[in-house]
Amino acid sequence: MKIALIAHDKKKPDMVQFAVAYESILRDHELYSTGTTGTRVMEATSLQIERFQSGPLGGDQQIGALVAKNEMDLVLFFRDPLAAQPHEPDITALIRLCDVYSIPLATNMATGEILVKGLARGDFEWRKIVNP
Ligand SMILES: O=C(CO)COP(=O)(O)O
Repeated sequence: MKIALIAHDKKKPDMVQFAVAYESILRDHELYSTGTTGTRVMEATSLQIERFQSGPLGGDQQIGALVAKNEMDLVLFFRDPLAAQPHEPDITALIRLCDVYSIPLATNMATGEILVKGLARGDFEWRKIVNP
């Protein structure tokens, strides 16, 4: 499965903790991230991640482009709901595209845990039928 890891600055500690906790599951998948999130996760784990631009510089849009091509199976996007982001339109666009293409999306760590456990259990096998 292709999985995107994205976290706003205040949520990066959550994402690092999450990636450490679920490294054994995540390592079996193709991982993508926005720039700084990917750097933080790679520093804390042995995961290999293809990093795109930082979010404010277009990283969310690059991940959105993969969603639009049906080349992303799961988006873990730990958002900061308490801070205005300069690239809010890009964030909204990515979330919208996940809904357009029915791509599972977690916007916080609690949902992320449920999805990643589902991933390990095989709940995402339908994606292989949709996108062989
Ligand atoms: O801003 C982001 C997502 O909207 C995240 O970008 P970084 O991972 O580069 O901090």
